[in-house]
Amino acid sequence: MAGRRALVVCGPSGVGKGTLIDKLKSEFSSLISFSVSHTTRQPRPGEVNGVHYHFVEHEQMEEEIAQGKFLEHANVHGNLYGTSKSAVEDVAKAGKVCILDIDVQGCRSCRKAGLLASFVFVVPPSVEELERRLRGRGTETEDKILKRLANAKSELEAKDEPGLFDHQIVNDDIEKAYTELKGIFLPLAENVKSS
Ligand SMILES: Nc1ncnc2c1ncn2[C@@H]1O[C@H](COP(=O)(O)OP(=O)(O)OP(=O)(O)O)[C@@H](O)[C@H]1O
Repeated sequence: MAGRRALVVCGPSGVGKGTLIDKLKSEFSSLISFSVSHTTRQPRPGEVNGVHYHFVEHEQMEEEIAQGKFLEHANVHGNLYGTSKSAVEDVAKAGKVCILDIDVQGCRSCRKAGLLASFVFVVPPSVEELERRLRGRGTETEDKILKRLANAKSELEAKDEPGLFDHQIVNDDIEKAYTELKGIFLPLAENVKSS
């Protein structure tokens, strides 16, 4: 679609977003990048301002949010995190497609902010399969698995929300899902090249 230069990937935890994005990265490494988020938390040792995050003061970030400079933001345990419009724009200026792996709330916010992107929702073949994948990954405690599954149910309800997602990809067979994602990604790469 004309003007779209970013790719938003959404879907419940464990559905395979990271796996699909990694496949895009390995096939199109020179055409893809990620935006640098802002945060008001303190940098950890080794974290570089402008690389890992844009580290900013709370007051400054609140002001910029109020000025509409952010596509989305969240308050996590008292610290603000967010994606600025300019951080996403910087990626397009560097000639690459910006990939945003964000939750449903973030998608709503990006839509409202008018982000020019293709919004993709990755759907699990079933909730049972989602649970199998989450358990199979072995990265979460039982507590977290249950929380993610509960979240998944409400996230799945959002996939048909009018005007929110442009595409739904069922991640049953990974190669098939990846082919669909590639079909959405390639026109965006063309748009970045010609802008
Ligand atoms: N089509 C598929 N068939 C079977 N297993 C898959 C498929 N796609 C991904 N997986 C596996 O499911 C697990 C979850 O995938 P992944 O970590 O990519 O999910 P995610 O959506 O990025 O999750 P999170 O939002 O928690 O980061 C991984 O172990 C991955 O290898």
